Amino acid sequence: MTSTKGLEGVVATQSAISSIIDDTLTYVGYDIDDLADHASFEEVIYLLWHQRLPKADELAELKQQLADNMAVPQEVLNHFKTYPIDQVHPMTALRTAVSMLGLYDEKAEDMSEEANYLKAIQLQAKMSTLVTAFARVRKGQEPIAPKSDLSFAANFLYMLNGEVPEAIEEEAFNKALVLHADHELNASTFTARVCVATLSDVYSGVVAALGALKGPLHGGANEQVMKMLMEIGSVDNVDSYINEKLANKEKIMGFGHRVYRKGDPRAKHLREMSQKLTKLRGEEKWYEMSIKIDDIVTGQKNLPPNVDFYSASVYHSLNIDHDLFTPIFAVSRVSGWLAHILEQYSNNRLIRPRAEYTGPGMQKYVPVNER
Ligand SMILES: CC(=O)SCCNC(=O)CCNC(=O)[C@H](O)C(C)(C)COP(=O)(O)OP(=O)(O)OC[C@H]1O[C@@H](n2cnc3c(N)ncnc32)[C@H](O)[C@@H]1OP(=O)(O)O
Ligand SMILES: O=C([O-])CC(=O)C(=O)O
Repeated sequence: MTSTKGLEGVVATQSAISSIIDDTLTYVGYDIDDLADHASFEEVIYLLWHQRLPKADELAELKQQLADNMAVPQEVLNHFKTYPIDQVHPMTALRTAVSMLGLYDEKAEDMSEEANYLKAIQLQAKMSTLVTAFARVRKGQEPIAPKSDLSFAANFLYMLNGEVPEAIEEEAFNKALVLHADHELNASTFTARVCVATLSDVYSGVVAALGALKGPLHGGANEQVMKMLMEIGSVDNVDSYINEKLANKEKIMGFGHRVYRKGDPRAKHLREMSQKLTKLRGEEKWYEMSIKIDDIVTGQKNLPPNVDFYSASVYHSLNIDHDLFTPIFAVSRVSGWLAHILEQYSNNRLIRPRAEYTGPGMQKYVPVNER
């Protein structure tokens, strides 16, 4: 038996949800560029869950279902107030809160297709409420109830800031949600599938996925990118900072990818938004620094930016706290996790690979007082 480190190149499942072929990303056969330019996030949710775009009445129904299910149990909101706020990362809070949602769902253990679809709607709807409520509670503010006439994207920003966003902010946030929704068998989606392939419940699958997304080699990179931009501080410092990191063989967050070789097709949309939004805010330096970092890392290492790189300056320009960047990724990616969880249940087999053993050969047990 021989192993492949990090399962690189291993095809571990079949899926009809999204594909990456020759650096082109599609959701159910629709090019990500087409969806980023035209689709609402709600349409993408429907597309991922049903493997087709919704008709107008189906889209209206999904929007209504999401609006009807955004409220979270008061017990979960009260629980936030008991967290050691100063030290809790919002991803940890979100992971705990999603697990808690399972406590209050009387159908949590019902594994019927109908109950699992209902759980998907509930989780998709409530994730925004959890992230925005936690963000407010930790600042001593009350959570804000969603407005049923707003889009998913606008509602998130409204529940976070208490103000209905401007059209350009809503458009940018919707695009970010569309771009992050699914990505074939990335680490968190694989984790979700491994978890539910034991026939564990939907909440367990999403909690497991949240744990995997949190790491800085995956979804956690977007927060690290902003940390790096803040550390660098100005365009003039980019050269020395990045060259020193590269010379020390340190990784530059937001660059590189296991699957893409020529580049992540999502990055250009985020770069464009970063340019627009930083200009709108009069804070072009974040974009200018990002472009310069991109030039150096792509030029010297042939490592193009991934989805996490320009999303950092986009979210910063939307006035979002930096440690909420990864939870926002989760608000979008839960749509993909749920699609994969439902697909796994529909054609399940336990996922149980093998390990190539590298420990000592056969040994004889020695009693403790003789060792
Ligand atoms: C949504 C997402 O999850 S997108 C990815 C988000 N993560 C990041 O942005 C973190 C930074 N990037 C990375 O750590 C990696 O590129 C990953 C994790 C995305 C992909 O990792 P892998 O496919 O396992 O590549 P691996 O880490 O083995 O890197 C291969 C080589 O490229 C180098 N490399 C890869 N990424 C980077 C980077 N961001 N900065 C500098 N060097 C890098 C490695 O040091 C390694 O060099 P070596 O062969 O000389 O040792
Ligand atoms: O696919 C991956 O390995 C990581 C990624 O870009 C994503 O999850 O969006």
